[in-house]
Formats: sequence, C-alpha cells, structure tokens
Amino acid sequence: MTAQIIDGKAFAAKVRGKVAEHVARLKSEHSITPGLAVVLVGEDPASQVYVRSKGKMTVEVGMNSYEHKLEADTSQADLLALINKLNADPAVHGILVQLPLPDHLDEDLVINAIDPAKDVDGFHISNVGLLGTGQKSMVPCTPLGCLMMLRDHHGSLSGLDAVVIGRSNIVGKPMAQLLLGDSCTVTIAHSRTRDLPGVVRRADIVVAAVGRPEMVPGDWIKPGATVIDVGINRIDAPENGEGKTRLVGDCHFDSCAEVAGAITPVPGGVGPMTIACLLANTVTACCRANGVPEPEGLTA
Ligand SMILES: Nc1nc(=O)c2c([nH]1)NC[C@@H]1CN(c3ccc(C(=O)N[C@@H](CCC(=O)O)C(=O)O)cc3)C=[N+]21
Repeated sequence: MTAQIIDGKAFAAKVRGKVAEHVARLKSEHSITPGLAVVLVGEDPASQVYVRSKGKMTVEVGMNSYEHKLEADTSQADLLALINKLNADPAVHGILVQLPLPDHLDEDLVINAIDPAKDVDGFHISNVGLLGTGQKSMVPCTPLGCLMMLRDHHGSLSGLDAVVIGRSNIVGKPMAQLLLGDSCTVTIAHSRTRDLPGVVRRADIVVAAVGRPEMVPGDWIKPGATVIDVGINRIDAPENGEGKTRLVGDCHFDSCAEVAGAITPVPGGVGPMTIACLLANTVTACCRANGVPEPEGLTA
C-alpha cells in the first residue's frame, strides 16, 4: 500500500483563505482589524525566520502585525512590562511570545502573564484547564492544525485508537485532549513507554511529536493507519553536497508511507497548518473580544 499524502501546505492555504474572509467581514461590517503581536527575545536565526514568515502571513490575510524584538539579555521585569502593555492595548487581539525563551527568563511566569483571552498559543494555565474540561478556550495551534487535518481525512474520529508519541505541554498533552474530545481512545506514549513499537502498532491514528529525526519506522505502523508527523528536524544531508542540511520529521517517511493509509510530509505538513491556526486563533480571539460571532470550522 502507498499512503495518501495529506497536503498541509494546500490545507493551510485554504484555512488562511477562510481567515482572510472573516478579516474582511470584521473590517467592512464592524470596522475592526484583528491584530497579532509577536514577541521575540534574542537573535536565534531559526526563530527570526519563523517570526518573519508569521508576520508576512498575518499581513497577507489583512490583519495588523506587531513585532517586538527584544535583546537576548532583556530582564524578566521588562518582558512582563511589555506583556502588560500588550494586554491593555485594544488593537492587539493575540499575543505570541516565541519559545523557547533564554534561560534567565521564567517561561511559565511569562506565559501566564498573558491575558488568557489574547493567548493565541493556548499555553496559559487557564486555557489548558478550559481545554481539559471541554470548555471554550484558545487551542494550541499545532494540535489544532493536526485535528483539522484528521477530521478532514476521517470525517468522524469517534472510537478510533489514537497514539500520541510525546508528552509536551505544547503538542502532546493538548493533542491528546483534542483527540479525547473527538471520542478517540487515546494513549500518550513517551520515552519511558514499554514496548513503544507494540503500542504504536495498535493505533489507527499516530501523532509523532518527540523531536527525534525519523525515529518511527514503517514497521511500527498498522496498515492503513493515519500518520501525523509533527517533528521538524534539520539533519545533515551530505548527499546534497558538502555542508548541506535537510528537514525530516519524527517518522521515517518512505517506510511509513508504504504502510500507512495517509501521512503528512515534512516539510509541507503540520508546519504550515500551525501558522494558519495561529491566524485563525487571532480572528477567533478578536471576534470574542468584540462580541461578534466567531468563524465556524476554525476552532476545535
Ligand atoms: N510560542 C510559540 N509558538 C509556536 O507555535 C512556536 C514557537 N513558539 N516557537 C517555535 C516553534 C516552531 N514553529 C513552527 C511553525 C511552523 C513551521 C513551518 O511552517 N515549517 C515549514 C518548513 C519551514 C522551513 O523550510 O524551514 C514546514 O514544515 O513545511 C515551523 C516551525 C512554531 N513554534
């Protein structure tokens, strides 16, 4: 069998199209322009590239983009002061603080200082608790993007066996909550899981989010299963020339694609959906802040 490739890039373009429609409606009918503030501390080159691409897409869908670049040695007090300012700014509907932060800054404290209503990453403890109890919340972008692709592919996820590999607060745990919310039987596997291959082989849905290049081989995959590869790992690619690198996922693509029913590629899978969902969350936050009906199909 050869898997259907789930085209995250094309899917993300559709989501951004829907976001753009809602932005246009907010502007014409309510004179509101959604705004997203992105805060980057330090000069990590990969983060800079990523923040630039978010800013570009934010503007492309018609929203306002506010970028705040702070020195790597910015104090916690200064960062918290900026967050307070953004919390109080009515033109800012979404706030994203790019992670990871430099070691001298307390990530939990900083994230929990964001107004939960503007927490478009869905990382604030209040949003985590709302999601875990099935209440309306801001949903983390990467798991939301994965859920949208899974719903699109399967229709209903009810009763399916889902295995999430990875237990991070950013992906693994919220992904498990979303799958549970759609009535999957959910297993969260991690580095201490006994017989990981055996656990993964039971799954109708495999979400790999560990950050270890190509760690899931095709012979762990149940024939016909859906594989969502969240990993984005840059590895050396001497076959492409000296000093060259390439991106790979947490799954070994070629062997998994031989067995799976459907699979997301890296790049062009989950990554673009993450950014599209960030924009979707910003529109959702803007609608909620203004008491305007929020878009359908862009939240969990
Ligand atoms: N507060 C916070 N929220 C985040 O959502 C967040 C973060 N911090 N810190 C960094 C990570 C990383 N991340 C990516 C999103 C999209 C791509 C993406 O679109 N990747 C392309 C490839 C990009 C390339 O070619 O390098 C793809 O997979 O096709 C990558 C990485 C969001 N993050």
